[in-house]
Amino acid sequence: MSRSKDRIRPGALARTIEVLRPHFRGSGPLAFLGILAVLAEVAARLLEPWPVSWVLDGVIPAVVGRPVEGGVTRLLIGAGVAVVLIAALRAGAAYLSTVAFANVGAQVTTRLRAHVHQRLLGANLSFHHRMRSGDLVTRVVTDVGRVQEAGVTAGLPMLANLLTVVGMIVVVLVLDPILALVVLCVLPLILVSGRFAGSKITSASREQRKREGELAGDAGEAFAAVQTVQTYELGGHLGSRFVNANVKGLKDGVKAKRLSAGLERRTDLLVGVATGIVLAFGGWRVLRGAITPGELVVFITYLKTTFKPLRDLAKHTGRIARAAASGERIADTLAEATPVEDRSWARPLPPRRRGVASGAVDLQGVTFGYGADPPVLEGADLHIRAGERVAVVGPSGAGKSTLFNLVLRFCEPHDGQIRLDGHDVQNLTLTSLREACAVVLQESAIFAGDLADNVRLGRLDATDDQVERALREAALGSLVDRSEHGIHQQVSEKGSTLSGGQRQRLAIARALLREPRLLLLDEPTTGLDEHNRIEVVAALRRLAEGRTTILVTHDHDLLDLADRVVELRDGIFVERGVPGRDPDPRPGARPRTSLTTGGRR
Ligand SMILES: Nc1ncnc2c1ncn2[C@@H]1O[C@H](COP(=O)(O)OP(=O)(O)OP(=O)(O)O)[C@@H](O)[C@H]1O
Repeated sequence: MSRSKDRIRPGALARTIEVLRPHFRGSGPLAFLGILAVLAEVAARLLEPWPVSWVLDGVIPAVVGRPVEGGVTRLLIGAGVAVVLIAALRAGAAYLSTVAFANVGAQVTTRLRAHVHQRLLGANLSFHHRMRSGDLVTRVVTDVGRVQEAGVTAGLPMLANLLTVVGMIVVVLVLDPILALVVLCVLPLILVSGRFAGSKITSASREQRKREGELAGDAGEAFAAVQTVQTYELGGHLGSRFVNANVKGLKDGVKAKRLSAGLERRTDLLVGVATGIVLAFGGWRVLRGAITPGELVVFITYLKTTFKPLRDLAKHTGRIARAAASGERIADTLAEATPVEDRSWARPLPPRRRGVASGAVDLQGVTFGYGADPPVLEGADLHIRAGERVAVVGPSGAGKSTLFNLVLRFCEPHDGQIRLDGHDVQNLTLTSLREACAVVLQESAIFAGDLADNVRLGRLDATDDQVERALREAALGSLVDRSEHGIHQQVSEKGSTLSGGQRQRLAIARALLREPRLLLLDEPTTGLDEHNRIEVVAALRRLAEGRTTILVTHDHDLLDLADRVVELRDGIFVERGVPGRDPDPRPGARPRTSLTTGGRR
């Protein structure tokens, strides 16, 4: 997603609006009310100078020659009342439009943020492997917030300002077309300057946002690995890298602000030129009787009021341009974070039959590789019967974890078929496929919250009793009993207050609760000390009892749990025999039986 720094991409605002558009649904009546209020405010702005004009044109003749009459007094009182009424209309309408649009902004942003968050959670894994989580967090939180802020604080005033400018142009054209045309000559200059600067501000803001995303990525990585950072004394090194990136981001931020300030001051200058022209040329038109002095005052007030929105337009252009850069990042995220979707003909996995073993896995001629890399699996065959426990061994990088990714459809084979209980996984709904499986990985994901909530991630509708039973079955009874809060005791983020073995057993409890038909274990005992390892192996033994299990491990005690061992090597599976019975089921030993029908040799 790297982009040239100075390239101006005109579509940023259009893409932002396109991203926001679907989320306006449901806020229509409120937005309509807001627009009505804006129109009322614009009408009040247009009416504002007229009482002054009435007073001037009514009073000047009286001052010049004739004594003050009752008519003039009534005019003065009427003008005073009109000023108050117009001010009240303007204040009421402005309040209403601000509140209405603030609500619309909040509703739209909430929907957009939820949509982006959901999309990211469901995005294909290759997207997540490419992106940094810190950067994604800034997109969901800060970029969406910036679009909202600009929409409410700049988009709404800009709409009111544009409508006011149009209304005033119509009125001054009626009052004195010649004078109006002189003033209108300045308008295009202001608009051209605004458009030109707007593109540059978007470009600088885009860079700034990109750097902020990188900063968040760096900081997120460093905080996540704080123990390593401190062990290796990397604080100073990472700190100076962070400062450098921070300074670059700030420079882009200052550039965007400088461009905004330049645009505002250029607009000021052009407004001054236009006012000078009107004062001189308009006075001459009054002397020639083309307009009254009151109309000249209306003209000059309008000019001031017309150009005030234009000056604000310059200020808001900067904000909107910065928001457009954020909107563009959101649009990029939505475009790239494509979900793995169900086929149109996908069906849920049929329920298991009572008392009949399930979870049979069949790989037939499966070929798969990442991107343009050489295939990891090439024409691989593997047949696992329902209820069978199979250990998969092989050298590092052979593709053992990739096998799990294929079964769970995080990636799709280029060739061949994978079946679960006889159903091609490509034809199953993702939800039903993944509901049928449970995984225990080398590093288990633990979330900040309570123990029960963490276990319940295995089955959201599980009762407290079921959760506690699963915890005890996973040998976490002593953990439950050590706190007066039992299963509701707090667990810190990433489970850092638990031992490695407790974290793994918590994941096992989660898997137990799920009652999966297929269990996938990926090096679940790696990195544990002997005591923890023995406890985890015992808990896994209970979990895998009578359940179809694919087990990736180098742990000899865990290998014993398997009914047979296959080795993944050079893209194919090779039978290695039965642990404890066959003489040499270790990886790398000569194959007893080949299960392959093809592949690299
Ligand atoms: N997301 C990815 N993008 C590109 N290549 C990948 C990706 N994931 C894995 N690979 C590559 O695919 C190959 C198989 O990786 P995999 O993680 O499946 O191996 P493994 O057998 O589980 O290794 P280990 O025993 O070390 O965990 C490796 O060469 C790896 O570099």
